[in-house]
Formats: sequence, C-alpha cells, structure tokens
Amino acid sequence: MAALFLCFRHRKVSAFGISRLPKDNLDPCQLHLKLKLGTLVGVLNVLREYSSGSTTKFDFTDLTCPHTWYPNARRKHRKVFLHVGPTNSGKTHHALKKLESSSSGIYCGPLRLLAWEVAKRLNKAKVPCDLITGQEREEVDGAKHKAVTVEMADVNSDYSCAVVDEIQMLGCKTRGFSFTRALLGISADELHLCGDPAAVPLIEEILKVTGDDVKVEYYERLSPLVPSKKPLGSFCNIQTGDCIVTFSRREIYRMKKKIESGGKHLCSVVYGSLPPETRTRQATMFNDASSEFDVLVASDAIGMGLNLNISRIIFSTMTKFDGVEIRDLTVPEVKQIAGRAGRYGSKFPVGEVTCLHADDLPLLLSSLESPSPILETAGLFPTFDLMFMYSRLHPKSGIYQILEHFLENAKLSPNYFIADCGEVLKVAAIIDEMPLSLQDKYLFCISPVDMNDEISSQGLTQFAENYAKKGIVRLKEIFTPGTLMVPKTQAKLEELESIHKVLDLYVWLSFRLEDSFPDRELAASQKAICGLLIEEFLERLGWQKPTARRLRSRNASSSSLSKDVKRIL
Ligand SMILES: Nc1ncnc2c1ncn2[C@@H]1O[C@H](COP(=O)(O)OP(=O)(O)OP(=O)(O)O)[C@@H](O)[C@H]1O
Ligand SMILES: [Mg+2]
Repeated sequence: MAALFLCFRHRKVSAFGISRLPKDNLDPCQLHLKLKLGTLVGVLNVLREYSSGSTTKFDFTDLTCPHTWYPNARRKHRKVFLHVGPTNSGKTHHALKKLESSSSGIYCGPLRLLAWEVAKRLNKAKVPCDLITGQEREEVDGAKHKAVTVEMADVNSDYSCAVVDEIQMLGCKTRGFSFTRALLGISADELHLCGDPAAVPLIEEILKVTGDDVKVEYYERLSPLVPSKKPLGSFCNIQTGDCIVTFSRREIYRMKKKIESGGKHLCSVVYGSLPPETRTRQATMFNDASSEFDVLVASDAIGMGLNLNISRIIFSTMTKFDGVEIRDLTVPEVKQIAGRAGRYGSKFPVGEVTCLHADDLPLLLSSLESPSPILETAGLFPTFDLMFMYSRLHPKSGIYQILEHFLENAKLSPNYFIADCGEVLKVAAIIDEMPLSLQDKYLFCISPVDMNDEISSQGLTQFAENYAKKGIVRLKEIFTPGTLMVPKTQAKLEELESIHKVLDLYVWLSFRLEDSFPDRELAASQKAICGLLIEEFLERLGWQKPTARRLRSRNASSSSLSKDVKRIL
C-alpha cells in the first residue's frame, strides 16, 4: 500500500505531554480565527494604551470573565432549559421537538453520528436541516436549521432555538472548552441543554452572570434497564440484539471473528478510528432489522446519546487504557454505555446489562447504582484574539511559547479549568520551525491530526511544509490515487485507517484554506474509497463456514461494495 509519500523525519516531540486530544471536532471558526474589523480596532487600542503606559497594564491571560467574549449572546435575554435525567429518559427528544417547531435553530452534539441522526430526523420531519462537521458540509435548500458537532457551533448568528446535547461534557479535560463556548456563546432566544444532573449546579453557577433565565426539568427513564446477576460467560450465549463492548481495535476484531465463527450471528463493528462514514454504515446495518448483522461489537464510541437497537450491553472488560494508564471505567462512562440497551421505541422495550466475566459484575452493579460525581469546573481555552494580542507585544515568541505562557499564567474563576493542550503543543513544536503566520500556525495546531499516529502526524508536517514553501498543496504530491487496496492484515488495516486520517486532514484544511488546498473532491473521494475498503476487510473477516444464505448475502454486499469502489475510482 504505497499510496502515501510522506517524508518520515524523526522529531523529538515526546516531551510535550501525553494526553490525547480528540481534535477531529475542533474548529477554528469558533475560536475567532479571522479577526473582525471591530475586534482589530479594539486590539490596536489596547496595544496603543498598553505601550504608551497610559493605563494599567492589560492582562491578556485574565480569563476570569469568559461570558464577556460573546457580545451577541449577551445582548439576548436567553431562556435556558436544562433537561436532565438518566440515559434514555427523552431529554434529547424533548429538546429536538422544540428545535423542530422553531423558525431557526442549531443542534450541537458531541459526535458526528449524533449530528447525523438529528439532521436525518429533522429533514424527515420536513424541517430542512444542514449537517456541518469539521470535514463535511451537507447543505439543504432553504435550511434554517443546522445539526453540527459542538466545535462547529456558530456564535455569530442569531437563532430562535439552540440545543446543546450531552452538556456534562463541559467537564471533559480536552473537549470541555467547546461545550463551555456553546453554553456561553450561542445567541438564541431559547437554549436547551441536555445531559446528566451532575452538571446542574455548575451550569447554574456559570449562568448567574449572564442574565439568562434558567429552568431545570428532571426526567425519568422511559424503559427499564436491568442489570443481570449472571455474566455472559461464554460467547455461545450471545443473542440477537447483543452489543459487546471492548476498548481496543484488536479485541473488537478478535471478538467479531469469534462470534461469527460460531455460525449463528454476523457482527457490525463501531470504534473510534473507523472512518465516520463507515461507523454510520455499520450502525445502520445493525439497526436495520432486515439485515443479517444482528450483533454489535463496539468501543465506547457508541457511548453517548445514540439510539441503537440494542437489547443487551455486555462489558467484555471494566477497564480501559485512557492514553496514559489502564484504569477502571468511571461511573458516568458505565452509565452512558449501559444506557444504550433497551432504548424507548426500539424493538427491545427492556434493556439488559452484564459483563463477560463474573469478576467484573460488582463494579458494574455499583457503578449503575451510584450517582455521577457533581461537576466542579468547566473547560476553557483562550481565544485566538487574546493570543494574537499577546503575540504583538512578544513578537519573538513562537506559538509554542505563547500557548505555554497562557497555560502557565491563565487566571481563572473557580468555575473553570484550562483545557489540556498536550496534543496542540506537540503540533506547535513542529510548526514553529516553519515560516508561517501566527494565524496559520494556530490553524495547524487545532487541526484534526492524531499526533500519536506516525502517518497522520507526518501528513500534517508535510502539508504545513508545502504550504509554507509554495502556498499551495496538491494532494498528488503526497498521494497517488488508485493505489489503495483491501487490507489483508490488521497492520495494513491500521495503515489504511491512518491514510484515511491524512485525507481527512486535507479535507479539513481545504474548508479553511480553500485556495491553498484545492483538491478537496479528490481527497473526499479517496477517503470514501478507504472507508469502502475497510468495510470490505470487515466483511471478509470472521467467516469460517458460511451458510449458503449468508454466502449469498455476503457476495451481494461485497459486490455492491466493489461496484461502489469502481464507481468512485
Ligand atoms: N415522548 C416520546 N415519544 C416518542 N418517542 C420518544 C419520546 N421520548 C423519547 N422517545 C424516544 O426514546 C428514545 C430515547 O430518547 P432520547 O434519545 O431523547 O433519550 P435521552 O434521555 O436523551 O438519552 P441519552 O441520555 O442516552 O442521550 C429515542 O429514540 C426517542 O426518540
Ligand atoms: Mg440524549
């Protein structure tokens, strides 16, 4: 698979933090990348006063009043509704009903799959709705509604109604600041926040200074979730509608193979590094009662808000590697994942939850019974405007130093913490060596690169270098279309997933630097091929003795995939 020509240069970046930042959803447009004229005048005034010494020195690292960063929202007297309760209690449903009946609106969710589900629901209800994520814009004629991933939340337009789903994520170390931004910054008459009751006191505290009206509505579970007293024990006990949860790709494939080799079930798979389109297709296949894929093997990528036809959740393990260490699943994680079973309105009216091994049952049961810990603080990240102002006074500082300065010196009110920027700093260290403007450096820093993936991080380096040298980056310089193949081994599969990430990064950059990254269509079509080839790999995996019926179904499905691949090629 020699499709990518990346120069592998070994740089020492390991010193810059180890946390993983799921940046696929970060977007610069909300972070004031383009300074507006008004802001610029303000910036210049501040700088003039600062340098003349006529006023007290302006402290750029004072982040104690983040609500003042969003003048549009502050001009409104927003009605804020907090819909809180356990999973599967109809919180999102109620908020979406309000969104559907409003004249204009925006839904902000933590996952692409959720944004996709909402856009589909609104369009089906004849409410035209755009789907916008970092890497895709599906625009519908006449749409006044948008379903977006939270990092794409638009704080510059006015809406009649806005929904921010899974609002408790504002406490997430890496992505929390985007939820805080949506909470403080969306300008809407009505703002509906859905999530865990653990976020209520913090949100009420944060909104004391905004002048908004806040109303809390509590919900009860709509259908029962029954923890089992017995573990699954053996894979022979797998039934239609089961979802087995595990946290590594290798384990996911091993379990798919094991279950399918029993000859009774076919498994869809969903995990984080699968291309989003592939995840959607796998989830749809599992949800479709007429498909033969009746079991799901998934990571915690299914863990939030999704409505899948799951009868029983089976935890194969109660620990996960979080990028730093192997740790027990937290109470909110267990509840979120378990909450996918027995969704109201699905074909399974009662949900069940258990573990593969008996040893894990006590932790499962105690987690399900415990309330989630009350959230104390929300994430925050300095705007680009603030960094820009600081950089004008310290022109010799690179973006790494600027970020570090903010991280070390930021002044915060007790309701906030500063976002974990380990991954951003890794990119900053590389990008500072290149002759790029601060704005461009910032853009590369927040791009959806996976710095733990060698191919993905080298892709970013090559894009930035070519952009700095020539101002234009042609995809063919690093990628030969037509060379992608169905992976034959898991290592080749991982390589294909990495190539998908590089192509995804190109598409992301092409939406922000349109003239310099002109090959969006080619990158998008090659991305689609990666997705199809990965699916073809998935379909070939796990088959031991296919029955005649399954063989027909598999062949039909494979040949339609092959046709899709040919069509795109
Ligand atoms: N009043 C209702 N009428 C019909 N369907 C409903 C109603 N309330 C909820 N549902 C359906 O029940 C399912 C679960 O509802 P919803 O997704 O709103 O739950 P939730 O509380 O947001 O769960 P989670 O915490 O997992 O996000 C959805 O499929 C939703 O469409
Ligand atoms: Mg929900």
